[in-house]
Amino acid sequence: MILELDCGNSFIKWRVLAANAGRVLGEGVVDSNLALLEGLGELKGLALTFCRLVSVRTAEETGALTSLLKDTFDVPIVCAAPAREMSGVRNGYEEFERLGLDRWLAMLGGFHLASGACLVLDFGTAVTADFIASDGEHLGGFICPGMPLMRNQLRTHTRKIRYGDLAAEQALESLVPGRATVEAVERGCLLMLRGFVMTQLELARSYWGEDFVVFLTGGDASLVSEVVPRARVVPDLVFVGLAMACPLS
Ligand SMILES: Nc1ncnc2c1ncn2[C@@H]1O[C@H](COP(=O)(O)OP(=O)(O)O)[C@@H](O)[C@H]1O
Ligand SMILES: CC(C)(COP(=O)(O)O)[C@@H](O)C(=O)NCCC(=O)O
Ligand SMILES: [K+]
Repeated sequence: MILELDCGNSFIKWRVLAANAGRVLGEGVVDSNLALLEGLGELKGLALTFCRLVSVRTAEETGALTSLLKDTFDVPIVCAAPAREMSGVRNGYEEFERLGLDRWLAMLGGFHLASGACLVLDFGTAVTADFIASDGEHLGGFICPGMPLMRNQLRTHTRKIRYGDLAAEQALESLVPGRATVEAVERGCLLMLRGFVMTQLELARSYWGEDFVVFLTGGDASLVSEVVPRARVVPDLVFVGLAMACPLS
């Protein structure tokens, strides 16, 4: 069995695949290394043979996690590493090693699935957009705050914006102008996110006309999917790229 991990800034996404990298035997989203071990512990008949992971965390944090996994499961662990070029995609950063590895893997996965030009939008702690032309050239991308960062900035830098998670969730059931703080903030931030998405689509159209695929991924992708009906929502896009960057042998 293969353990796959995507360590983002807020959450670790994990899944366990059958040994031939086929069926998904278990998966989860956790907020700590300990919770990861707990989640894995609940899987019946767990017998890991290999682990591959991608992390945008510090080397110290990633090292602590890989040590923990080595001690617990004693399996080979491979971490995705930056590359100038892979699977037909050319990293567009001037310093290729500085491009977030989650972005890089989502790009590899997207270009592979699209077999052509694509726009990859990832909605996590941060929101990222990446443009890959039909010849595999990464034209670059954009980074802006995601929903969690936007709302937390308002909560921490104002004195009178305070509300709980449940109220936040309920506030997004409609997008009419808010009549309470929680509605005004949650809907305002969501509209900013959707505005960002529309701008990315316009830019992609200016490059490629209608001849491109849009991918939505990341924990908050569902918040914007209705403004891009043509988009492919692929929650495991980073894992698609991870399998390409870290094959079994
Ligand atoms: N099961 C889940 N657990 C936690 N967050 C989730 C879950 N499903 C969706 N989300 C949303 O996903 C967002 C985090 O996205 P994610 O892609 O995991 O971020 P990151 O990669 O930066 O850690 C949160 O703001 C939350 O709204
Ligand atoms: C942009 C990101 C913070 C996104 O992280 P996430 O929201 O998925 O946790 C991450 O890809 C990152 O740290 N990138 C390095 C900077 C860059 O890509 O230019
Ligand atoms: K991510």
